Amino acid sequence: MKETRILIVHPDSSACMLMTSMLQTLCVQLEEANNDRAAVRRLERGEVDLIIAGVDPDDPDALELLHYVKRKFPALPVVLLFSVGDAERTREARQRGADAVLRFPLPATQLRAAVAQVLGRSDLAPRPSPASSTAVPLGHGSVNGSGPSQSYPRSRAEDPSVGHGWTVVDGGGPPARSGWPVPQRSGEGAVLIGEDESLRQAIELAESIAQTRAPVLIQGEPGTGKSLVARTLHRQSPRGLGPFVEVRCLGESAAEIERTIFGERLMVGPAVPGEVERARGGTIYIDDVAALAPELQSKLLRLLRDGEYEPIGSVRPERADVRLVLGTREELLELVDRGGFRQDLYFRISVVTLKIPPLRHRGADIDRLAEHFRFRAAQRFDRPVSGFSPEALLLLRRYHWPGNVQELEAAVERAVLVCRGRQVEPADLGLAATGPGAMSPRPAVDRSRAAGQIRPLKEALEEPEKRIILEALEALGWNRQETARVLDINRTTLYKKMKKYGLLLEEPAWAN
Ligand SMILES: Nc1ncnc2c1ncn2[C@@H]1O[C@H](COP(=O)(O)OP(=O)(O)OP(=O)(O)O)[C@@H](O)[C@H]1O
Repeated sequence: MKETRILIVHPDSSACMLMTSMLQTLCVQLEEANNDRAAVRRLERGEVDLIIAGVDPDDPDALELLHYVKRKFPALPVVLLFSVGDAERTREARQRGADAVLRFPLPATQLRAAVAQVLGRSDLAPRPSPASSTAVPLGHGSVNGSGPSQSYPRSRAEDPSVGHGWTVVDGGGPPARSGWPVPQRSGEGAVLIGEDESLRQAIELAESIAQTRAPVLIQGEPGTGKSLVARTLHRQSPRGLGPFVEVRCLGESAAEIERTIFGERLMVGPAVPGEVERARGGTIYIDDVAALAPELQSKLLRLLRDGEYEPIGSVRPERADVRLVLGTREELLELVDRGGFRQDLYFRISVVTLKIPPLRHRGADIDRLAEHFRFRAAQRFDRPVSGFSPEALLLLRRYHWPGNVQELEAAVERAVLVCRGRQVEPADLGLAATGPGAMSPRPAVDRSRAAGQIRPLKEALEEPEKRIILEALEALGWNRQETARVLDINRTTLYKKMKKYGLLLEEPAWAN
């Protein structure tokens, strides 16, 4: 069957880009036009199956393109995206034949659902493995290879954890159901599995800013998958074909970290390139950023602000061409309060913060991940282990997982290796919790600690507000007037909120 072609029309190229990234996972070909005239020229060449046009309903010519299409190509469906709600204009657009009228910006899932509905294609599948696809960018391997070495199921169709539920697949597997495209990398792959709501929200946020150069902070306990998220974010970005370099700061001396990140140009001896140099054109992921010494925090701030740095021993600044992704297991804001982390640096890196939930809060994801790791290990070690006994599953669900996904992965791999039957039993898992009292729900909760982790409602509610503002700003090319209009607030309110959330970057080094 011929591939469906969708023409996206919007005067703002970043909005076009945003829509393209939202629809990239579908089995469709996407083209963009920045004005009605370009759209008409494209339509006259034929073979367009759907138009998605972003319009300002206040513009007197807003429905001109719709009018033209419905006159010349009556069967061609049109989805209109209004920048502001306007009931009367919506009615008029429907009367003139618009197949759907939505508000823009909107969640990727909603846009994809509308496309499938308007095309009458509930079968509209996410893009298959890009081995057979040309439209999806292909990622390159990690430069440093420091990430966990992984082998993946030969046949994903058989991996029971993959293919149902919300699954981001990266590295050649079944189609992803999230908004992220599915790049294929030969020899290496990484699968990000999860349906948990908070994880999904973090990934959706990542998805919405993947196309930009905005720095991203990934926060989560050890082993929650921060590095995997960083890698996936990189591959979905326009830099996905460039290198991905990972630097870990914990346990290293300040001098060693500085040399690793920024390199060395001493008077004698050969120059040693730093990871910023090696990541040129790609992404550098600096994990445990809280461990950076104050002087390195200043150097990082300069890199973010001016895009410049000086290798050790050099006084000549060098230009960097990297996207920065930072990882932390600590609450950086608390560190800022305690004077352990620069506030200005915090504000710069926390504009987009992805919070990765601990495994013990992810409910059924534990089963999915366990199944995935079991399947993978059974294939890798050629062991006939086909599942978990009900008792083993119960233990997996009840265990506290202080080491998160990393611990689960190791426990399941071990179990597959030592298991004598076809099913993993509790004892195979080697968890500390297999002793007396193993099945007790969870380690006693330290109430004062738990209370300390619960955030005040006002603060918790600020997070989605910041996200909505950021998404709107990104979608509208950081045009404050437009953004205020789309969000239906006045410019002063928008300004105040941007200030409050650290979104007022004078000259953002990363702005597109
Ligand atoms: N959602 C997930 N789906 C599949 N595998 C995952 C997921 N999250 C983490 N993993 C796997 O768990 C292991 C640990 O993940 P990762 O190294 O990304 O965690 P991390 O948070 O960066 O750890 P650390 O804090 O130690 O740096 C990796 O092998 C990774 O592939």
